[in-house]
Amino acid sequence: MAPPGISIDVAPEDVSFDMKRVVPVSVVELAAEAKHLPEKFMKSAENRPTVAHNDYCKEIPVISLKGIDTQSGRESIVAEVKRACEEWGIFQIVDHGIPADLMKRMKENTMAFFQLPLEEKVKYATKPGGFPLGYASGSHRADDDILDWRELLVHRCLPKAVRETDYKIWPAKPEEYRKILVEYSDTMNVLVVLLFGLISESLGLPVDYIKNKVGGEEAEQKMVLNYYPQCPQPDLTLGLRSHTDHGIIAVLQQENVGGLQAYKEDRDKWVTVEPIPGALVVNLGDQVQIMSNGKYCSVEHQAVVNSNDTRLSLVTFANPNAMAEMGPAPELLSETNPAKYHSYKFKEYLPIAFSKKTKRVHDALLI
Ligand SMILES: O=C(O)CCC(=O)C(=O)O
Ligand SMILES: [Fe+2]
Repeated sequence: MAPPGISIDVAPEDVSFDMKRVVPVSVVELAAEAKHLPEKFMKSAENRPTVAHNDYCKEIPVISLKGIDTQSGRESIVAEVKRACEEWGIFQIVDHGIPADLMKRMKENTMAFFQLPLEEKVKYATKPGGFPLGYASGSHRADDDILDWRELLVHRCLPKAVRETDYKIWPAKPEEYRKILVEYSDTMNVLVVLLFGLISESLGLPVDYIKNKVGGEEAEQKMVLNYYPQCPQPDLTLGLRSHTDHGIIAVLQQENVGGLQAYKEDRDKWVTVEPIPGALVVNLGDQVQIMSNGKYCSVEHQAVVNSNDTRLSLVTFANPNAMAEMGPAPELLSETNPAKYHSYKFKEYLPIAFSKKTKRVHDALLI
């Protein structure tokens, strides 16, 4: 998606902007000094974290992709994916083929970026007024009243032509950062396409259905790297407020410090997504909900923070190309299952979704 209002062809050293608007505060610096949570981060009572129900966390499915190359192995994995999508909209995967060393190097480089002095980080600060691209702290929105306890980086990694344009505005420090991000992006994309296939098949659609629908090689991949410093009063704020992801899926590396919570609607409970070493978390986004005509639901989730540990989450967002035609898959519709949602171009989704003040953004597309 070409974010409106963002000029992407500026070298970092040429960037001039009102830093106070896009980086109202450095959460990392606050974490080092503040004994109390600054007021700007205090969530209203109904938006504060509630106790997550850890008795349920063992129920979030953990799916091994081992044996996917055999027909019977694939069939049983597809069945597990189907159940996970129907019941949770979120699951973890192991034996996924992403090298542990690559995950570790990506994590170390991200960590090293956020620990750089603020003067260095703001060279890559996102500009106000458009979709975030680059570094932000507390919020990426200039008009946000209440901030989240996180710093973040957002990069457009695919399609390749967009990556090539953006490459020069990616952080030049740490030295390996750009190189690793390219490797991580390409490697994650192989997994994303595999997951597209499993989800397509779990809906009874051809294996290439989602891949083709989102534009094949022209599909969008965004990387969002979240850094949540330890927080003096974690009960009063969130690292990232409750939301659903807007694309197809998000594949998230959270490593050893937990904080991700998923909302289980039928039980009205927040459930911790337990960190499992080496595992990746898969979230269903709004486009899957709409494509499946509501058979699957995008998962509402949030990130809580804690007073002891800094936490990282590295999220690969797999989205359709801006021009992709989205909507309920006609193959799934029938007289008894008529379309519940309108069809649209993906670039129109967020403007429509946010223009109507529905409780869940995808409800804005309901017929
Ligand atoms: O940090 C996390 O675990 C959640 C991140 C997330 O949901 C997002 O970046 O959209
Ligand atoms: Fe998310």
